[in-house]
Amino acid sequence: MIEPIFQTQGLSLGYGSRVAVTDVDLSIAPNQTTVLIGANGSGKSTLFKGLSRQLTARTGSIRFNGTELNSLRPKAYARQVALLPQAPVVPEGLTVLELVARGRHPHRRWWGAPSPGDDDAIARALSMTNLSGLAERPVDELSGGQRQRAWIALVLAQDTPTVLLDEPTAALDLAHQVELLDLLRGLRRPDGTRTTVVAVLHELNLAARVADRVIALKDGRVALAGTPSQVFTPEVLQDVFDLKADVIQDPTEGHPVILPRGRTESALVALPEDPLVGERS
Ligand SMILES: Nc1ncnc2c1ncn2[C@@H]1O[C@H](COP(=O)(O)OP(=O)(O)OP(=O)(O)O)[C@@H](O)[C@H]1O
Repeated sequence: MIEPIFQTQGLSLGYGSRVAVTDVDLSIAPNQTTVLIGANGSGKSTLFKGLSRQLTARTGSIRFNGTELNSLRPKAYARQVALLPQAPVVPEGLTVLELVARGRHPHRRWWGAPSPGDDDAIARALSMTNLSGLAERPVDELSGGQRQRAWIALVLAQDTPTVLLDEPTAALDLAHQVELLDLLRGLRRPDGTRTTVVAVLHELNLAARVADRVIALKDGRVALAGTPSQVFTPEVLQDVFDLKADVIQDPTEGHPVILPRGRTESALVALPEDPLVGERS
């Protein structure tokens, strides 16, 4: 049996008195692309914070490669797993090159000296994200999409067997979204095995196109985990997103394609009234 990269059991996570993830049992397989989906506030980023050690488990456990997550040293973990957080903030004035070079910190020696592979890894990451020509530009002077690609370059420069990406396609145009997801799916380790990719995506049709496995969260719990064809059905979309949708099969590639038709009636009842309705009439 293949050892999961991540395995959680009875996992609960939260903030202060708020519990945001409850009783989650899940396994994430190595060398695959796993996509987390779910409505806003369903707990996706919170689960990522647990997997990346920013939040500790309230109950239950998280194992990484069979080892209790908290028993791993931070630097050793950072050589195994790179994280792209949601909406990261760039320190003022930092150039693209300086930002991407931060991805190499886990590989540096304890006194901070560069490691032999740094230059190559940085150049490769800049090239893969089409940023070589912008390396000297301050990140805060880039467009939103270019900035997002700079963060992705940082993750790639870290050169880890596993990457966690919270909404990596945010701010990217459709062509760059497709290009990035294809790039991530095609990442290979030196031994030829696929990089393990775990990503939060809101674009369900892109998720259906790239995911080997989809995990759907609802109200901080796993509603369903399975292949795109198992998860992207009208019934599951209605349950997880309160969305009426038809699902057809992509005629070329065979994956599901979601055709949204509108919110379900129960969701519409729950929506707040539009405060401008009276003023417009
Ligand atoms: N720092 C925080 N302090 C308190 N509550 C938080 C914090 N971050 C998130 N929450 C709450 O935890 C719950 C889950 O939030 P989370 O960010 O994990 O959702 P999400 O599925 O990633 O949402 P989105 O799709 O909008 O990014 C929400 O109810 C949210 O309000």
